[in-house]
Amino acid sequence: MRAAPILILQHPKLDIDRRFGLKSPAMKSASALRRLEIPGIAVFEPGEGDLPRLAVRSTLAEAHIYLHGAHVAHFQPRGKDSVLFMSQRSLFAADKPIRGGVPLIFPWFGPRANHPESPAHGFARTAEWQIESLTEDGDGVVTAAFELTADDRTRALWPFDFKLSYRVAIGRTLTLTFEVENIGSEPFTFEDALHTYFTVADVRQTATSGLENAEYVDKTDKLQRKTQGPEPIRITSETDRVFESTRTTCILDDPGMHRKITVEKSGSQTTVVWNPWIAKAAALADFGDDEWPKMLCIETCNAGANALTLAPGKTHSTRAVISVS
Ligand SMILES: O=P(O)(O)OC[C@H]1O[C@@H](O)[C@H](O)[C@@H](O)[C@@H]1O
Repeated sequence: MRAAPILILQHPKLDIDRRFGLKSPAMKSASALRRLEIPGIAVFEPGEGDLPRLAVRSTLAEAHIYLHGAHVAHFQPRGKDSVLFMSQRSLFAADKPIRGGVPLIFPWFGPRANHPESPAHGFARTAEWQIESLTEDGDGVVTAAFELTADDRTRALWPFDFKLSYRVAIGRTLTLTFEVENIGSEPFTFEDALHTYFTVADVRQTATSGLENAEYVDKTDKLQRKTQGPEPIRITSETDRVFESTRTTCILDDPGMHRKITVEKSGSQTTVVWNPWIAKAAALADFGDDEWPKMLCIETCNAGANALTLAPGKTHSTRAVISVS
């Protein structure tokens, strides 16, 4: 049974002001978080590693979202199986990414060109985001809105002024809307990704359609450009494909779980399909050696040749809508 929110927020590790030394001075206090709650439906609680997370339990679905990275770590429509894969070996620490769920990637994708010292996949996934609002609409869809703005720590890594807004709408479907606004005085170029990890029964039995005949950069084979065949993608070895200039919907057919996961998107020109397979899984410290058959990433991105340049005052929106049938 879930403890009452007031007790949860008295948990010593949820004393957010004291705990997150690195965090933005604007980080909300525990009492400010409590004022945002929708009692019985959307409350804050200590999550794994005692990192604070929002727990949503509505008539439509359950979800967990960590303030760390604004990271969606769980989504399960009522009466259905859990949709997102989470590694049993994931770290939950203030300076480390979470392995699984939906890492939010910004402002570069993968290793940063010419900056080997920079963290892979940017800094948004390890930043402490602020939650701005929690609302429930007449249909029971709960929306959490998060924000992250440039500060000294982000400027030390990437010298631009930005405002990021992330809205997570939890209903029968999961709708992720990521907005980047240039609030500085010069243009900047960025990459982004909604790096969704999906749970599957056995990745070798899945078929992913929507990218037939598309070109991709093969990150497992010296970045060679290749063309996908006319059939859905079958995973038969390490797979790390960057499909540039594609806006299509992908459907992950998982006969083992008797379901199809659909990823519909807008504002995204790149789709990445990733499974580490045996050797890469063994090499990843925060991923179980035997977990690779249980997941597939289908990522909604703007990356590589599709990096975006935003003029001052402009906003870009990347959206993924995830549904299960
Ligand atoms: O281990 P990380 O930094 O979370 O990255 C996981 C994978 O993320 C994918 O998006 C990349 O295409 C892969 O190359 C990468 O290995």
